Amino acid sequence: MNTSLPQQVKIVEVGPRDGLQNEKESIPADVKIELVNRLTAAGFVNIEAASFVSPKWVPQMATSAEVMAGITRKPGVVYSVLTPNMKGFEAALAAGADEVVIFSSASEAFAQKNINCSIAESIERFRDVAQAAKQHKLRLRGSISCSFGCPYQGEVAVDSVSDVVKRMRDLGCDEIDIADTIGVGTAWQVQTVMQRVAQDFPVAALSGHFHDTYGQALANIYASLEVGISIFHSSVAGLGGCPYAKGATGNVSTEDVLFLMQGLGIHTGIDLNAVVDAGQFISAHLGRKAVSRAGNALAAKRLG
Ligand SMILES: CC(C)(COP(=O)([O-])OP(=O)([O-])OC[C@H]1O[C@@H](n2cnc3c(N)ncnc32)[C@H](O)[C@@H]1OP(=O)([O-])[O-])[C@@H](O)C(=O)NCCC(=O)NCCSC(=O)C[C@@](C)(O)CC(=O)[O-]
Repeated sequence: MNTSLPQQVKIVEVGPRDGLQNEKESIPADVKIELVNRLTAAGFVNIEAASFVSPKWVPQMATSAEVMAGITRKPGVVYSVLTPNMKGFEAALAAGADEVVIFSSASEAFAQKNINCSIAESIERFRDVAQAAKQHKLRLRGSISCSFGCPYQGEVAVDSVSDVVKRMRDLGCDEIDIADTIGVGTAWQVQTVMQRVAQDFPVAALSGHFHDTYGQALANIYASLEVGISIFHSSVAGLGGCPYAKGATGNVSTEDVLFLMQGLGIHTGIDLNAVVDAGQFISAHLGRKAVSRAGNALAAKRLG
């Protein structure tokens, strides 16, 4: 293995939330529950399971309380949920979430479309959520959309990403996600942004959240590894797309990321075969093929 890369990474499985939130047909809670249970059994320690946002904005996440109540919890696994405001936080608390995620953007235009307020207003709104999370000893994660480009304003300055990182740091975030919402980032840009924000926040607690719209996600993950990032988000079967970023496709597929890590000799603690099964399960439910090269290749290989 390349000893200059991290020897172990944390993979945050976001399929049940980021992956499914954009599906048009309502997915029964029991299917979502089985998906989370399969992912738990596959060995993930971090699963983004649900989202307590306005059901008027994201109808697919309306069953989040039912999902959280129905999953079989494994001790040590962190089940996280999105919380855009105190209403979301209270629901998250009642649901027994281990980690709450506040989410803003490095692009003003995207913040308005996604959460109906400016970046500065979102930070003010998150102040109470952050305080409540600390009070209840829940982990607090911050997510920054459009860190590499925005569907509404185009280019996003690295200063804007750095500015939101600092504001989220000051709110007390334990971890901060640098998200490529529309998958436009490329490897050199990713290294530039990651190196810059590593001056604002500990690199060990920064994550790369890459969508694969332009086929750059694995290259961007490798580029991030080279600059010391060791937390990555991915979605089983490559599920996903953001309801407020038209044309954005899914997150990088978990199966592809695990295959890459396996090849690099980087430890994840996750059973790739079990993830392939989970990917085939949810894809069968959705009535389409998984958007995962490695997942589909491994499933086909099994059939002989
Ligand atoms: C932030 C708001 C609520 C502002 O929405 P708003 O309309 O400005 O807020 P409001 O306070 O006026 O509330 C409107 C209605 O929603 C209700 N409401 C208000 N809050 C909640 C809540 N927490 N849970 C349930 N209901 C809620 C509230 O009670 C009210 O109901 P009404 O009185 O009209 O019946 C809205 O814009 C929203 O929910 N946005 C979320 C959009 C979203 O979930 N987007 C996708 C997730 S982000 C993402 O995918 C990116 C990420 C994280 O993956 C990283 C990346 O790749 O970029």
